[in-house]
Amino acid sequence: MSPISPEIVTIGGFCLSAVVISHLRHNAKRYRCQLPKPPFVSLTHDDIVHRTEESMTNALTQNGPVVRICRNGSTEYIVDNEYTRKVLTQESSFSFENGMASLLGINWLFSLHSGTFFRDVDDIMKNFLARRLSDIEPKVWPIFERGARALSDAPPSPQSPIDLLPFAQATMAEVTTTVFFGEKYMEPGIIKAIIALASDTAEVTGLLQNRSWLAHKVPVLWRIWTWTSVVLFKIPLHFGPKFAWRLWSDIECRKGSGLDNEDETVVSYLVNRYQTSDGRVSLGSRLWIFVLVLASILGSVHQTATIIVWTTFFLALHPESQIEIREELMSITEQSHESPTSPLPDLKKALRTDSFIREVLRMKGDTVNVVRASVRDVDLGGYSIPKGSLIFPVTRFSYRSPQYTENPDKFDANRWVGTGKTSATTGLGYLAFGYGRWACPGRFLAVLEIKSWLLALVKCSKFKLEGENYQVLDGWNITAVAPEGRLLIEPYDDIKSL
Ligand code: HEM
Repeated sequence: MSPISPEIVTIGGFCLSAVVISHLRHNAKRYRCQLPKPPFVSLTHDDIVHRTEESMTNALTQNGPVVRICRNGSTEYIVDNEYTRKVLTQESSFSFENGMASLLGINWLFSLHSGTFFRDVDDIMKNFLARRLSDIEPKVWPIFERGARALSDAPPSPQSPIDLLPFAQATMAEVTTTVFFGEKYMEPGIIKAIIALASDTAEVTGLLQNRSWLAHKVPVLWRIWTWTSVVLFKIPLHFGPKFAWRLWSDIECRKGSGLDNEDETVVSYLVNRYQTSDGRVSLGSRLWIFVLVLASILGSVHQTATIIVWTTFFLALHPESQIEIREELMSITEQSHESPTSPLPDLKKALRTDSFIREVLRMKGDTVNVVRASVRDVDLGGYSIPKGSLIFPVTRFSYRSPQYTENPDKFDANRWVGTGKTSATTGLGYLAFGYGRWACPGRFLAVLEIKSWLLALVKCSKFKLEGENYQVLDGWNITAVAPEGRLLIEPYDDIKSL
């Protein structure tokens, strides 16, 4: 008998493995096809938007850990905290990029620039922003001080209530301009454009859709209308010739100049990234830079302004925390800087302020604030989830689980002091900035900004909420839609002594 050569054994082994794998795959697919669909819970628009917490938690506690719902005409899935980690981290089954793109209605962006949108934005945050964080503090503190002072001085008397959101947006637009574009862009026309563009991007990405009658009655029509009005009219109008020309000529003059760390802006960073070896930036790359700039503005202005409103409202309801944070401001300002002209607080030492922010982000009432899409047919808890479905972990279960936080239903402003957990430390009990590979890369900047705002505000005034209350406008989108309420502000006389 002739011996079998090693080549034949190897080839045979490969063939056998291929047959076994294909058989297992086929069986797994057949198995998934045979799996039942998760129980369906019928919810009204009101259940989803105005009774979110109650309806989502009831749906899961009464029907098991995976539930199917219908929202704005589409089937979606919600899961409890048994599956939160799996959905947020198992990238072979659940995709952040597909989930976010589908939620925001920006799937079309994947057909541009080889589908690198999220990776490019991520790169800006991690490589451009992270390097600049320590330089940012002294530049943005005076802007927050000015914004807080403008708010405190706005009402004619402490009895006149005032709407915080426009002040938060205006301050964040100035801060964003400084952080991303540099001093040369600090002009009233450009700041105005940035405020308007942040609202436009929030509108077109559907962050405000739950508040629209058309969006839940005729979602397709709403999408067409929003797209046409925002993309074709509002964005070009708000970008305006001035801002667009400034960006265009900035790209032009940064070409071929390499990176200058002293004068680095998001524009010079992106030009350096996209220019060819002979220093040219193609038309496609220029338009891509515009898209990435718009995306950065949305994260920075809209998102942070919304959380500034949440944290300020909680602080208005907790006067004892206002006193503590003011005392903290005094101690960290004295310790770090002696200059009588413009003393800067040392934000790293603002541990109580940081703990307060983390506690507000944990307790502000998110029910869902992260999403993933299934990249194939998936078996989740014995149920079949078809490829391309949106899956929302009901994060409320995680925030309020005694597994992660002692006495989780109690708002305790100082509970995180000395624990080593800052407002930017993500974890399964704290999903305000998401979790895993795609956790928010802008969170260090966002926390720095929110801290600066709160410290600047308690420095110049004490404040409470009219009627000691605020109204949640969209329970499904707590993180992206600011609550409604008006502040009653009493400026201090002794600001200069701080
Ligand atoms: C307090 C304000 C903010 C909150 C509450 C927030 C929250 C979040 C959440 C929940 C996610 C999804 C994470 C996941 O699914 O695991 C996210 C992603 C993201 N956020 Fe934020 N964010 C804030 C501010 C910012 C800022 C200021 C920027 C940029 C300047 C930013 C840029 C991004 C980007 C680019 C992503 C996509 C994920 C990635 O690229 O890795 N965010 N954010």
